[in-house]
Amino acid sequence: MTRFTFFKDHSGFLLCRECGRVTVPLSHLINAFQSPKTTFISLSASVSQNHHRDAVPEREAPSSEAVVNLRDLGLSELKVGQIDQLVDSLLPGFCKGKNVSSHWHTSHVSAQSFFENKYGYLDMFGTLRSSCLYRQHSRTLKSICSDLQYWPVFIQARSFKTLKSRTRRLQSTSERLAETQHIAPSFVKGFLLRDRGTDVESLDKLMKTKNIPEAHQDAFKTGFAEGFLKAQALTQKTNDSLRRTRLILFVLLLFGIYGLLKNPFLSVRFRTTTGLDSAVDPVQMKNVTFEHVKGVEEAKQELQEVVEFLKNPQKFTVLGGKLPKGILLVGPPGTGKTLLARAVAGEADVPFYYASGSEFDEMFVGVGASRIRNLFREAKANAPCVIFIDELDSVGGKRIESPMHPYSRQTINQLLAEMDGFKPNEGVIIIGATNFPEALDNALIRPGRFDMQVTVPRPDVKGRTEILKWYLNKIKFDQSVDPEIIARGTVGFSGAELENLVNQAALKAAVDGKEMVTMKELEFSKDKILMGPERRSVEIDNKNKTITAYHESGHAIIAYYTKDAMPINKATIMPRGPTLGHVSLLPENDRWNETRAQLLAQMDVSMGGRVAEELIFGTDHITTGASSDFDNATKIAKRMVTRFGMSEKLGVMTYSDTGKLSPETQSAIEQEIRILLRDSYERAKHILKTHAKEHKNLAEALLTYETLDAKEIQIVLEGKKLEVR
Ligand SMILES: Nc1ncnc2c1ncn2[C@@H]1O[C@H](COP(=O)(O)OP(=O)(O)OP(=O)(O)O)[C@@H](O)[C@H]1O
Ligand SMILES: [Zn+2]
Repeated sequence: MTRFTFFKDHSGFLLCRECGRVTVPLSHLINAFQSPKTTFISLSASVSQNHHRDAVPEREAPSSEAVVNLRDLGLSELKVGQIDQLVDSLLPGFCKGKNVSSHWHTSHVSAQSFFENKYGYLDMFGTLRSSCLYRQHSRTLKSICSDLQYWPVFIQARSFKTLKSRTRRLQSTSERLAETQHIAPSFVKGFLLRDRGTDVESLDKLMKTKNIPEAHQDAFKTGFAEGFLKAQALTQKTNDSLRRTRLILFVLLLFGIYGLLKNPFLSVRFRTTTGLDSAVDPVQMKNVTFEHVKGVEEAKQELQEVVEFLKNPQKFTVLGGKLPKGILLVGPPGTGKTLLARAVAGEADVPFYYASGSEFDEMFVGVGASRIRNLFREAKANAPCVIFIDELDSVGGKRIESPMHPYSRQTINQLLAEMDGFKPNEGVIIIGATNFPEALDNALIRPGRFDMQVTVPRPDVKGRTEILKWYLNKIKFDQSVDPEIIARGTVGFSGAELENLVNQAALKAAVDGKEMVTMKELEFSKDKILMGPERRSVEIDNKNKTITAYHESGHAIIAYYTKDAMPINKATIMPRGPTLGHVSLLPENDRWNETRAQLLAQMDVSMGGRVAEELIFGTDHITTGASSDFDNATKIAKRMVTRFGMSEKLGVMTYSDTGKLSPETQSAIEQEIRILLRDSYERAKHILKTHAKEHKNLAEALLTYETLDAKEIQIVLEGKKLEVR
């Protein structure tokens, strides 16, 4: 008798134990026997599962298993009798039992056993084997068991499978089969037997609990097997459709990303959210030229040749001249470095790439470096162009791999590599800006990188006047406005601060309901920027107001009657910021140098406040209001002695670190400073005593009018009456 021994591979195919070859899905086989319409006809014809489904739609779980041609599988040669034999040995009593109408087509009962198999396929054929064959047909059992001893066990791990790989998988399964047979038969045996035991128990238990009569147990088992196989087919189908859905979703995702990248508007958003290649979109700077940058003539001149180069790179290549790759703009904040860089691009009419150094400063490895790479790649593709890196110190600073910036070194290296990576005449100019050139990594400022430095200083009085005029022209202002006076009073203001000053004045005029900006608004906003906002709401009692008025006019009188003091601009007793009042002095020009007499005059003016308090109210009523005046005077005196060589006793020598000096020298310095301050105090006292009348008049005028400008102060001091405002 031909003995057919099969076991089931996880894919539902039968493997022939004798030849190790694939035969046919067990489910097909069972279905073929089970379905009245396809019984035996299917042996010679190819059985289409679809056809099959049409035949018994109400019973069949929809299945997508491949069409199996029995001829292809080498089964067409089987005679009907052989098939009977096969089935008989496989499912004894099945053919006979078929006459008994069976309602076990779908097994819902065997959920427990099914679950065991569904999650492992560990020994699913074992379920059939043990329960169907073992109990009822001991003879067949014997023959099967002798084979069982050598059956390998496939401990099935679930993985992602495709239909295509089936054949290959089956092949390799049979290969593995051959291998395992020789390797570990005893292990396999033990394993198998143990497994079989548990399965027998579970199905037995089930049949007992359900009180299945002996006669129906066959049908029960067949139904169980059938139900399981159908469920398996369903699982397979679900897996397939899941795979298909995943594939479709993946393709859709790819299309989506592609679309986002292609759409310029969305791409910006996308980039900013991923943060990987931000700041690679150039801006055309046609509307910004050198005309827009005021008060930095030298810087503009130096950058002019860069503009020429960008306009016509070939011209420079022909002559063999090499232009710097990188230009470093150095200067305090708000002096117009960004504006200058934009103007370079605007003048040459080339794309402008803006990036801020802090954008590259990332906590995550590689992000900063990749942004640099993207920036340079884009720029090179669009040469000639300008790359501007603001706050260069925050990417190219010296602090290497601090815990806060673990990957800064990597970013600097990427920047250096990119700068080295293109030729000087390629047409890409990198402009970096920094407030702290000392903080830059040395590698960045060596030749071939940022090798040209352009200083962008705070504007001088001429520059400030130009900037003020430029921004005044953008608003409505009165003809009486003299930008130069404001410029003189705004020493140390940057371009950005001057722009802000004009803007604040315009806002103030609007709030006050004026049609034009006048000097008053400009002065107001200057004081606001310098000293903070007015504190009109502060209630200051008359006594304090009077003290303040005498204190401030004390300063004003000294300034007015001291030859080398700066001209007075304004005096006020309006509280502003931390001050109760102030006198502002206006240098005729920016002072590049100061004489000894000028320094002494400044000290005297500072002393004026306290001297006035002492003279008018007496030593017991002097106030704390003079502390900043003394700070100022002491600072000047100390510098005269230790830095400017202006003390006869200590000579022309500088004393930088006074803490390290000998005690004698230290006390000598202190002595000299004290003498300077005392002398200054005495001079101030002398002037105030001499001009006591003017002092009183000015204080009273201040009490009346609160604020007096230079002209009004002069009128009061000349003893004339002020026009009622
Ligand atoms: N010299 C100037 N002429 C005209 N406007 C100026 C000048 N300097 C500054 N501004 C104005 O101030 C604004 C800010 O200046 P900008 O951003 O160029 O300064 P920056 O030196 O780059 O400052 P930071 O170092 O803080 O980046 C400019 O947009 C411009 O409106
Ligand atoms: Zn004072």
